[in-house]
Amino acid sequence: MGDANFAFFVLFLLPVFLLAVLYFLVRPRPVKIPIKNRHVFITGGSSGIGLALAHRAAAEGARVSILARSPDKLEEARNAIRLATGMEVAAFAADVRDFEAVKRAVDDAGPIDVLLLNHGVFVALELDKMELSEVKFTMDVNLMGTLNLIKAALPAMKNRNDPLPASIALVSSQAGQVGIYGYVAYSASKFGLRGLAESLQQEVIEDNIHVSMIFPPDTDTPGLAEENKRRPELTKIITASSGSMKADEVAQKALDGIKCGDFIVSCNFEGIALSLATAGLSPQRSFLMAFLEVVAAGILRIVALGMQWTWYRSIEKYHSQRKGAS
Ligand SMILES: NC(=O)C1=CN([C@@H]2O[C@H](COP(=O)(O)OP(=O)(O)OC[C@H]3O[C@@H](n4cnc5c(N)ncnc54)[C@H](OP(=O)(O)O)[C@@H]3O)[C@@H](O)[C@H]2O)C=CC1
Ligand SMILES: CCCCCCCCCCCCCCCC(=O)[C@@H](N)CO
Repeated sequence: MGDANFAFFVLFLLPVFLLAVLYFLVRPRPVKIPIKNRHVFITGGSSGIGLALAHRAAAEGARVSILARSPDKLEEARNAIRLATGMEVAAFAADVRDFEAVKRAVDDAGPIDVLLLNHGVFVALELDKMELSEVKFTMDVNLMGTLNLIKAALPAMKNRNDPLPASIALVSSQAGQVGIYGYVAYSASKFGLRGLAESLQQEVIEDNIHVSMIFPPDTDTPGLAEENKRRPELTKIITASSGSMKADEVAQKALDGIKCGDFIVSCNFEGIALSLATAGLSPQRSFLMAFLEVVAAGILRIVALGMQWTWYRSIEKYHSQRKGAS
């Protein structure tokens, strides 16, 4: 083969062939999930990312319900959304850890088209310094709370007589794609959501229900402001590898991804790299994203190893400075 032929083969024929194969291969098939005039139920909808999601969904003409513990914060959120969009939002006060309370709220709210599970708790702290009760709390809210909601809402979602596709979307975190210093408990809860989501998608595809996972970086919210009060130095250094975003930007990415039924929804550039690098055996509907995953895999593994190198160097430096100081 001449040089020109070889270049034509590698740069043109091979990619086109791969794209064509992937076009037919990707499962589940692409889908469009409208939210206008549909019931969007958002947990943790009274603060931060959840509140921004509620604002956006209402502004796009969805019928929005929000659920959280504090009735005061819920009322404040309702008023703010009414003021900004003119839309009435239904609010439900319940703790996601309490299945009976969750079931009552979901039944009162009526059949759900888009179940947006965004509630979450986080403290960044070494496992050493964390009480076991705090670890359990994190798992109970982030993981069991999510399962409670799905168990409560799924029967009616499956029985809906609306032929349009429905969605179950989980807000994870970039710390649900890669483990980060200070997030032993939190990452465990967020990685757990991934197994949940991959399995659930296989079980509900026949009901035209589509699962999405959102992976935000640090996002400016009341929750993060609270976390920052006692965030370990190394957590700050390592999380700074990804940018930080406004809650409204994350909400926009999330809703766009949900409407396309994307299984993995990344929010920033680093997030896209992270998602490509951790694609694993996840479903992928987009043949273009599948193409990127295949082509970038090797290179991204090197980038990931480089990332780990810088993180471990920071950890070493941090400890040697502390030893020097004492
Ligand atoms: N901010 C960030 O940097 C990032 C956040 N995330 C994830 O995004 C999601 C939202 O985070 P963020 O907006 O920062 O959080 P906030 O702390 O600002 O808001 C959390 C929301 O969840 C509700 N909530 C908390 N615990 C419970 C519970 N047990 N039962 C019912 N509702 C509950 C809160 O209301 P109330 O307290 O009244 O119950 C509130 O509405 C979380 O899942 C978080 O892990 C992911 C990546 C980055
Ligand atoms: C192969 C390419 C790699 C690309 C770069 C990867 C960068 C990873 C940084 C992870 C940041 C985690 C933020 C967690 C935010 C969060 O959930 C807390 N604020 C608690 O809410």
